[in-house]
Amino acid sequence: MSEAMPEAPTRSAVTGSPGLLASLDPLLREWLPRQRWFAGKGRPVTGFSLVAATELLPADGKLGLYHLLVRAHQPLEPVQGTVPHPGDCYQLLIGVREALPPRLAPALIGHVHEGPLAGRTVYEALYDPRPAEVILEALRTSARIGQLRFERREEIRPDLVPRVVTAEQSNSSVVYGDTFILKLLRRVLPGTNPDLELPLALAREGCSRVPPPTAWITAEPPSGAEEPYVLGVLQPFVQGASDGWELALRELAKGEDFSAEARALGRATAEVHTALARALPTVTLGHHQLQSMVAGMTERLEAAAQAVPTLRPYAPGLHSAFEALADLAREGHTWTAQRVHGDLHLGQCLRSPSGQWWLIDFEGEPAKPLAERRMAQPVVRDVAGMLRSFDYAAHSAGGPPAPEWAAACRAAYCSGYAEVGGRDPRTEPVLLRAYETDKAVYEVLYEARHRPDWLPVPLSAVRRLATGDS
Ligand SMILES: Nc1ncnc2c1ncn2[C@@H]1O[C@H](COP(=O)(O)OP(=O)(O)O)[C@@H](O)[C@H]1O
Ligand SMILES: O=P(O)(O)O[C@H]1O[C@H](CO)[C@@H](O[C@H]2O[C@H](CO)[C@@H](O)[C@H](O)[C@H]2O)[C@H](O)[C@H]1O
Repeated sequence: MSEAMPEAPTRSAVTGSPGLLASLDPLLREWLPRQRWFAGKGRPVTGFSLVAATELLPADGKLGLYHLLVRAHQPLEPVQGTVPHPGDCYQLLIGVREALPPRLAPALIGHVHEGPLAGRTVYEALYDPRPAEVILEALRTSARIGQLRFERREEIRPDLVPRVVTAEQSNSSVVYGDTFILKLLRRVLPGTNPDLELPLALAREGCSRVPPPTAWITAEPPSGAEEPYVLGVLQPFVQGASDGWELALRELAKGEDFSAEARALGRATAEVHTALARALPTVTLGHHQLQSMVAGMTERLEAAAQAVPTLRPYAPGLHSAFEALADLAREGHTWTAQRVHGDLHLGQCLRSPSGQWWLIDFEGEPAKPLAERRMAQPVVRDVAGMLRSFDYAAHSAGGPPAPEWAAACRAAYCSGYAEVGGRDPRTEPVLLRAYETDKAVYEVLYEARHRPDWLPVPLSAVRRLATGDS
């Protein structure tokens, strides 16, 4: 992952960091669970431990800046308050000032009462241009600071003005002068992260559908026992882009057909898949692997039906989609699997003003372990995600559902895919139905947890899929 670049001299990590964490502890307990990107919602935070602390600007100056990797301890279930759990590790960029100027009020974390920062105000530093500039400068100069490693593949211009992206995200992003966008991962894990791995592999293949990583940040693990943590990726910013979800809803609201764009998206997806198959190993899924794939789908359905009672009447019909796949496996069918996007939907597609489509966010489903997200899978997995997304749009535009609009998009997407990929996904109806079913089940659970008003959208698909209609 690393390429030869000049390195700035190493600075040291924070001394007295346990004291630092102790003084932040009460503030973080209150602030962290309120963040959109906090993954452990619904379970109280019972404490923190420090994975790494790095001083990026000394706290005794007008503006201090700490980079923290902090493990949040949470019991497994809200009702089982005593079950120990190692806890998720979060990346925090903490600014320290005497007082916050009004423009930074939304970034407030709190006022510190004890310890090395007593009397100071701490805040989410990404909202502040100066700390964001410090990060870009470290990337520009390939700095090593404490456990942090900043690496780059391309030159980065100095003096790019930062602005934080305020959209609801699983992570946090800063745009620099409309030239680059830096995504800082929030829940971080040791090991190769597909959000860096796949765009780098695609860049090596010359694939022009994915912004190539310009630079990235990793952290050396504290003990040497683990692999480095991937913390962030800087990539070119696609100026003036709209995402596929916004565009689809806009066209629907006007009663316009979207199938030309859907076809272009199918072509773009196939281009990315073709490049990934060239860049990284492909495997054949035989009986054993297909059985365990079906077992995973079945388990997820059972868990979702347990959690969302409205799903239960459809469970037998949905099981039949997985059984049909198991039957094919028993008959000796095999499928080629390769690295895929893993969480493809219209919101992960950007269209630039020139009409070019880009695919972003190769992180996969963030709740899953990295090893699972990095497994080779049939390309139909991504296709199913996009087909679900057209259906979502047709049920979310505000007016009555527009099934014909969705059907036209779905058909056009598959045709576009076949034009470039050489194989029409509709020639794999059993696999496609199984993956669409798996995704719809995931969506039922996702909406029940995060956006209950949206639950009817995946439920309408569940009704269709349970009866075997495509
Ligand atoms: N290269 C890019 N150019 C322009 N906008 C981008 C780019 N990458 C991401 N974005 C914008 O940032 C948002 C969040 O990016 P994403 O990678 O999906 O982060 P997350 O994992 O936090 O959802 C996207 O929805 C898109 O609007
Ligand atoms: O954007 P993320 O990668 O965090 O994905 C999660 O949130 C998505 C919603 O923002 C959710 O996607 C579902 O809703 C979309 C419309 O808002 C729709 O286009 C997708 O097809 C549908 O799955 C996604 O499932 C979830 O993982």
